[in-house]
Amino acid sequence: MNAALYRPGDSPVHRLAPQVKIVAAVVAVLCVVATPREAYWAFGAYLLAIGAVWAVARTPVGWYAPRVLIELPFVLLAFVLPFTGTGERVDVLGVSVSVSGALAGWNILAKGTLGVLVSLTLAATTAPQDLLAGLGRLRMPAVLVTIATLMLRYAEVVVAEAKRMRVARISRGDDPRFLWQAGATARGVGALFIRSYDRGERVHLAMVSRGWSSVPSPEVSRPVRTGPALVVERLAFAYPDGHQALFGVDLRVERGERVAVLGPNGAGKTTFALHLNGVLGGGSGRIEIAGLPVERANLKEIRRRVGVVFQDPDDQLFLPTVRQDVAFGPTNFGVSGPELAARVEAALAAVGMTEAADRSPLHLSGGQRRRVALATVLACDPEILVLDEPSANLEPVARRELAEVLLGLDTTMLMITHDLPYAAQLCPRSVLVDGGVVVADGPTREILGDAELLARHRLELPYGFRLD
Ligand SMILES: Nc1ncnc2c1ncn2[C@@H]1O[C@H](COP(=O)(O)OP(=O)(O)OP(=O)(O)O)[C@@H](O)[C@H]1O
Repeated sequence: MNAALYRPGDSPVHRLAPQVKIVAAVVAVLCVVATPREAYWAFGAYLLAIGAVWAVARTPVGWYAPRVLIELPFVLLAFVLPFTGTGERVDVLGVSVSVSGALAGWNILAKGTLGVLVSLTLAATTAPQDLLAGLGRLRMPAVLVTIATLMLRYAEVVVAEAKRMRVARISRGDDPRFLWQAGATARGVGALFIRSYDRGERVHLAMVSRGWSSVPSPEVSRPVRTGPALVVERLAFAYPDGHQALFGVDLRVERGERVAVLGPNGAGKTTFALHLNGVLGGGSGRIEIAGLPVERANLKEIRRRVGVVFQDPDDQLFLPTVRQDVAFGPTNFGVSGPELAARVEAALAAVGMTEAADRSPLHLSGGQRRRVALATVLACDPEILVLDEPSANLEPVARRELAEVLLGLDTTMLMITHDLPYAAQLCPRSVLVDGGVVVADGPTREILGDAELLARHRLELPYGFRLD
C-alpha cells in the first residue's frame, strides 16, 4: 500500500527534506482545523495552495482521485448530519434540513477533505522510509517511529493478503460482489486480520535481523574475530505459550564451512536459526559468533555478522523498490554514500537481479523475490549466512542458478532445507535436528546414505535420486 501511495519523481517538492514536509503538512492541517467553518474563502485558498503544490510536484489530479476515497467515512457522516441535526430547520427541495447539522456536515467534509489531501500530497511526494527518517530527525519518540514503520508495512501486508484471499475465493466460484456472500466475506475479514498479524510479526523479525532498531544503537564495534565461526552449547528454548522447541542444541561450525541443517517438520530448525542473530532469545545455553557471545549488548554486531534469509521472501521485502530493500540492512549498520551504493550494486549483481533494482518487490516472481531476499542479506556483508529453505518453490532453473550463486560465496553457511539433493550439492557437512536436539552430525553423504537414520527422522531421498 505504501508503494501505491508514493509516486516517485524528481520535482522540487520530492527533493525537499522529509522533516520539512512533515512539519509543513502538520502546520497546514492545524491551520485547516483552526479555521472557522464559515470562512469559505479560506477553504478555497487552501485548495488552491494544495493544487499549486501538485503542479510543482507534477502529480496529476487523476493520481489523487481514487485515493481520496479513503475519506468516504467523512463524506457519509457529513451527508447524514443535516438530516439528524437539531435546532432551526429550513426546507431544501421539500426536505427539512437542520441548519446547524448542515454547517457541522460542511465543517467535517471541508476539513476532512483538506486534511486527507494534505496527507496524500505528503505520502505521494515522500518515500515511506524517508518519511520515517524525517520523523526520526524531528526527534519524535522512538516508539512513535516504530509504530509508524510497522503501520506502513502492516497496511501493505493487509492489502496483499486481502488480494490473495480474494483471488483464492473467486477461483473457487465465489463472487464477492454479491450480497449473499456477505457472511463469507465477514469470515474472510476475520481470517485476514489474523493472517496479516502473523505475517506482520514475521516481517518485524526479518527487519530486526537486518539490524533495524527503533532506538538509536551504539556504533558497531569490530572486535578481533577469533576461534570458530559459530559455537552453540546446550541451547534450550520455549516459546511464550510454553511450547518447548529446543532441548539443548550443541553445534560448532568452522569458518568457511557450509552446513545443511536437516530435520522433519517441527524439529526446531527455524527456531534454532532465529537464535543465531538474537532474533529469538531468553532461553538457556550459550551461543558465540566468532568469539562474540550473542547477548543484548552485542546484538548490533551479531546481526551484522549473521545474516538470516527467511523462509518466505515476502517477510523480508517491504520497501517500495528492490534497491531500497537491499539498502535497508547496510543503512542500519551505518553504511552510507558511495559504499552503500556499491554494496547494493554488488549484492544485486551477485544474485543476477541488477535489472530489477527500481522495480517493486511485490511485482516480482517468487524465484526473483527469493533472489532479492538473498541480496538484502548479502548487502550486509555477513560472515555467516543462514538460509531457511532457500530452494522452496523454485523452478529447476532458478534452483540451479541459486545454487551457483551460493557456491560462489565464500561465507560460512548454514542452510536449513528439506531438499536433500540440494544439501548434497551445496553442503559437505550436515546436522540432523529432531525433537529440538542434534541427533546426527557428519559428512552429508554419510548422513544421506544412512537410510535407517533418515527413516527414523521422517526424511527420505526423492524418488530416483542416487548419491554418487
Ligand atoms: N511462535 C510460536 N509459538 C509457539 N510454538 C511455536 C512457534 N513457532 C514454532 N513453534 C513450535 O516450535 C516447534 C519448532 O518449530 P520450527 O518452526 O522451529 O520447526 P522447523 O524444524 O523449522 O519446522 P519446518 O520444517 O516445518 O519449517 C514446532 O513444534 C512449532 O509448532
